[in-house]
Amino acid sequence: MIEFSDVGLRYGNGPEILRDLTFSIEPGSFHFLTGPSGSGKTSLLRLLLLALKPSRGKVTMLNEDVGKLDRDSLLQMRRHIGIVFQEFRLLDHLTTFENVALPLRVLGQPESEYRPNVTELLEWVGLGERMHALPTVLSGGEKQRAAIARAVIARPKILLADEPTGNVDPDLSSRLVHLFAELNRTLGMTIILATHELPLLERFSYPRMVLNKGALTIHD
Ligand SMILES: Nc1ncnc2c1ncn2[C@@H]1O[C@H](COP(=O)(O)OP(=O)(O)OP(=O)(O)O)[C@@H](O)[C@H]1O
Repeated sequence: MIEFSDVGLRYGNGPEILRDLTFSIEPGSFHFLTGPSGSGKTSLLRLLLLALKPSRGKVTMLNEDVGKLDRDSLLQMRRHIGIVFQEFRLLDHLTTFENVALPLRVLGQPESEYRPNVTELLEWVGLGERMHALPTVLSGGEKQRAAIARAVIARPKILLADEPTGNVDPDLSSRLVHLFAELNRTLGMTIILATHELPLLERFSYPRMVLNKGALTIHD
């Protein structure tokens, strides 16, 4: 599903901050991505999101060498990848329903078609009664559940999450990870979730991709 071969990344003329990354990720797997601050977790997620190009090496996603894709094909590929950020990134002037529906509107789906799906997903993440609220009145945990719903409404094959529990209470963190686990288990979504929260890493027995000074090791 995802293959990195001797991938390196540097910003501009700076030093390589990711070095010799060689790994593969199987479809339907769940990995934590962890490592000290500044070790390159966000940069690796940006490579996986196709928001950055590697400085060297080869990235294969969904059987395509992404270095060889033209702009349109990259945009097509990007549609198979969902992302959840630490700071939610919801649009405050849209309701929770409208935020979650946005990816489908962008794809040109009419509201009559997406309304039942968006409603069902919002109920599934526990926001059935909050769907007409603006994000500004939601709690941190509710905002993140809305952001997760928005990331998965168009059924991406790969779901990335960058410290998704960083802005919620610790006791809500594991509930959010359970939500990711359910998406992985029930829909077979391939998930890579970056976190440095030790209690989460200990509580869930998923394999860990560990970055240290730009080098990656995977612990199953
Ligand atoms: N746009 C950029 N331009 C130049 N250097 C950058 C850029 N983004 C990140 N870096 C550098 O790359 C290195 C890795 O940063 P990155 O944000 O990927 O690490 P991280 O593991 O996600 O850190 P944290 O846990 O603190 O968020 C750091 O030294 C950072 O300063």
